[in-house]
Amino acid sequence: MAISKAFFSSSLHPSLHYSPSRPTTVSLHFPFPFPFSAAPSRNLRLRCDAADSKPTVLIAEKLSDSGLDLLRDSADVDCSYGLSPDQLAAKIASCDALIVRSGTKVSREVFEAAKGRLKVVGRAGVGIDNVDLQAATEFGCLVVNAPTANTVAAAEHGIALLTSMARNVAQADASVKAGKWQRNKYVGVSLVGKTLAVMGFGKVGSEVARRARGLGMHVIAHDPYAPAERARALGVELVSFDDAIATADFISLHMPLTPTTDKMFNDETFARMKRGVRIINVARGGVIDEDALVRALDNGQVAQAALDVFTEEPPAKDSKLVLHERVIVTPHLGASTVEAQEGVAIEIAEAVVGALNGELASTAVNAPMVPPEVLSELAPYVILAEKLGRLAVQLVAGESGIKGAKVVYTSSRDPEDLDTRLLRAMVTKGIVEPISSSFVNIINADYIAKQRGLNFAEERIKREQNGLNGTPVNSIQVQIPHVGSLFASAVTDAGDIQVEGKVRDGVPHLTKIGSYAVDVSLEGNLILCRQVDQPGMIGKVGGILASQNINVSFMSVGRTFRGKQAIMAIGVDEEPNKETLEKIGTIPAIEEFVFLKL
Ligand SMILES: NC(=O)c1ccc[n+]([C@@H]2O[C@H](COP(=O)([O-])OP(=O)(O)OC[C@H]3O[C@@H](n4cnc5c(N)ncnc54)[C@H](O)[C@@H]3O)[C@@H](O)[C@H]2O)c1
Ligand SMILES: O=C(O)[C@H](O)COP(=O)(O)O
Repeated sequence: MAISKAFFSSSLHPSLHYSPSRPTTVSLHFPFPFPFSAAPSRNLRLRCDAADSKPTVLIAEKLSDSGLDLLRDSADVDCSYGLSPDQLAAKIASCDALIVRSGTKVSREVFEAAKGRLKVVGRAGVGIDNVDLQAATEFGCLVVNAPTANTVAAAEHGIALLTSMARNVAQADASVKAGKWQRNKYVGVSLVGKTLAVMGFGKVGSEVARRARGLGMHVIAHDPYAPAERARALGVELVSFDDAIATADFISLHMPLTPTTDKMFNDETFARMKRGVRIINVARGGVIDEDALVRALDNGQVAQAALDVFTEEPPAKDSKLVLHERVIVTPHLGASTVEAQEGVAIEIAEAVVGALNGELASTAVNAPMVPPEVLSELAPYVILAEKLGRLAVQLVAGESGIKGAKVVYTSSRDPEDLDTRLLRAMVTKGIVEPISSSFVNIINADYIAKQRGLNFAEERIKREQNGLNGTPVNSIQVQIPHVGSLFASAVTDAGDIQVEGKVRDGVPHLTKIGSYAVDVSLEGNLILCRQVDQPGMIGKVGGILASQNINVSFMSVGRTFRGKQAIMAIGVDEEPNKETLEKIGTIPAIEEFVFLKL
């Protein structure tokens, strides 16, 4: 049998030149202590350019003081409102985070101009249609929003527009201020008993529905993704789009602007509405074809419209829609109450500070969103997942083309009760990072993997295991199929590189390599040796490492049969130099070995 002796030199892998103590990094960690003493995983790491300096947060639109105060505790805050796109591009390369409302376009150019420094974009509000999410993801920039704090304000504004429109409040007010007294001209319509269609039954839509019910309206809603129970609980009937627009006296829009909802209200859909319908929009201007709305108002198909949002903001001064006498408008004021602005400022400041400190934001828009309780129980498995991915990919022989990987989880839980999105993302990151020259984090790992044509598959297997029942995951196995390996023992009979691990006492352990059982905690660096099973091997390898002052943190030996082959896994705190590794390779009983960085 041919004996292969190989070591995995970090010089072959530029991405492995990583120093955990690099002073220019701010480590991102979970909002609870790391379960072991190793440097925090690089997965969620944000980088600051200057050593020991506070991160810089650029506030591009007005944010309440309570949010600013919170940010100032841990960051240098630059409030520069009303920047032109060029000014924003010029500033952004010196910022770690950017906070905006709806008035700032965070375009691809902004991410390009940031030159890798910008790590978080905080949207102080709900709609993220002004942020180029694809570009953010490609550049590994986390986007977080503040999705809840302005819900009530937006709903109240929707109701304000509904009632003002029905009673011509704005027009009548202007008329009285112009010295007129036109009581006959401004006769309104009643709301009680009328049908209101809420289009988009999410947070704001539900609150509008609740309030409209209180006004005695019959409320129906259309939302392809809303649960029927939530609607029922509010006394609202969920109906199809066609039924909603055909039967409503009032239509209130509350869906996000997406490619599907773009100009959803147009000549064709206005024509299918009840004649004399009244429309309220506090969602996004783009969901309405504004020219079509002017036509529908002019021909009487739409009696009135109340608009807080516009395709272009601010709209043109001569906009026919804005100037239409049966249209009332506000300058995107839905979220503008003292209370809501205080709320979003705090919500976004906490999310941005958390992200800069390493917490995985629960309001992340372009990263797996995992509820805090799931995050908390998965924390050690997240680290295990990344380390197994990192380990598996380092075992691939340089010239072998990786096509992807498979992750197999065993758990005593039913597969559908196991949320593995975060674990999958971390395995992906672990695999992609060592083979990519780009900065890789949990945000862009999937994107970079796809760019490289890598496919990732998952399998969840239900398996009871003594002592592990009740834990979310028993084991995680990473397989890289059909590739050559630097360490032949890591390859299964099926031809796949396979590594498996478990979490013991909160610490990730490698428990299997190929078909060999081992048990080593995944910390620091790892030397894997396959040797003829004979006495004295541990001493020989240990002696070489000790002579170079390299501390062995753990050792584990797994063998097939006594006297046959054994796998020795040695954890080392320091990185051995090439000569030390070569010396280990000269021990006659050692058939192959590999050095891996975790
Ligand atoms: N005017 C303002 O100042 C203001 C304030 C807050 C929110 N908003 C906007 O209001 C909208 C709703 O905000 P939210 O917090 O309720 O968001 P949300 O995500 O809670 O609700 C949006 C709902 O729209 C539904 N939806 C998606 N596509 C749809 C479609 N094709 N047809 C019907 N429904 C669809 C979703 O399922 C979801 O339930 C967003 O566009 C947000 O930006 C505006
Ligand atoms: O999507 C939102 O949260 C609202 O449109 C509010 O936008 P604003 O923060 O610009 O007021």
